[in-house]
Amino acid sequence: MQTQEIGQQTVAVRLEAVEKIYGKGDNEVAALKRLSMTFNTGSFTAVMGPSGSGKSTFLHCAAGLVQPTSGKVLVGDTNLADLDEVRLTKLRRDRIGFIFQSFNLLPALTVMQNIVLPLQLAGKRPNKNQILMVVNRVGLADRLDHLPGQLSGGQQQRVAIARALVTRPAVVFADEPTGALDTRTAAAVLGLLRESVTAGGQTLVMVTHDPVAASYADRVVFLADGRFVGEMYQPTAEAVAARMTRLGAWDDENLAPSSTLSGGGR
Ligand SMILES: Nc1ncnc2c1ncn2[C@@H]1O[C@H](COP(=O)(O)OP(=O)(O)OP(=O)(O)O)[C@@H](O)[C@H]1O
Repeated sequence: MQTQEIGQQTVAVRLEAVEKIYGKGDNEVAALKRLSMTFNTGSFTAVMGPSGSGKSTFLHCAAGLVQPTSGKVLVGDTNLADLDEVRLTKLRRDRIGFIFQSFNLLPALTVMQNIVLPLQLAGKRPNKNQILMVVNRVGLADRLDHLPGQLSGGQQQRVAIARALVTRPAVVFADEPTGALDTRTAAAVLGLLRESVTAGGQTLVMVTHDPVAASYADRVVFLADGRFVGEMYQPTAEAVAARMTRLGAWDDENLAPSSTLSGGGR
């Protein structure tokens, strides 16, 4: 796939003035308000913001799962709006990986069958070496014949990560990938995601509420009320938590973030 170049960097995904309006008339909600953002190839970005700020809508628009009301989403040089449904499905299958908070594994399929499913759906013959590399990276070599129900939450999320990486997508989107995991398991999963960027050259965009999870990223972008309101490079959990507090992110719950601020990525 062609990519856009900015100096030495190539751009994996770009949003240009993306607007998403749900509903009509009195029920109209502007979830994204002309949001523009760029994600370079090989970068790891965390997306944060208060509840209702548009994080999930952003992720779904960027991944081609939801169509923006106006504006452009480019994956490499491809404007998603130029694709018909068949081509969009193919692009999503070939170029995009998605990791959900709830894993979304198929319960009747083994670990191996879940991992190779995207290749089969794409009509590609699984390359044994490529699969073994991904399986080893996520540490699941001795679990390949198990069913998801026989695995812990952290192991299930590692299967989901392997499934998202196996097609070597240009970009992997993760929606709260550690939201259902305990602190220690979350750290292992985040380390794995970090490594997929550092060693595997993937581009990763992750929505999270957790400043510790965000500290594994190269950059955190902050949304509020459907708009970009700031970013932070080389984030620490403490600095992210302070910024989120200033955005009023935890006013409703009157709570600090769920995980402790120790033991983060940075
Ligand atoms: N399908 C929908 N129909 C109508 N309104 C929606 C829909 N999805 C989201 N919204 C509204 O759009 C706004 C942004 O929602 P979104 O889920 O993107 O925010 P979020 O930052 O991911 O929130 P959270 O952190 O609570 O998951 C909210 O006001 C929400 O109520």
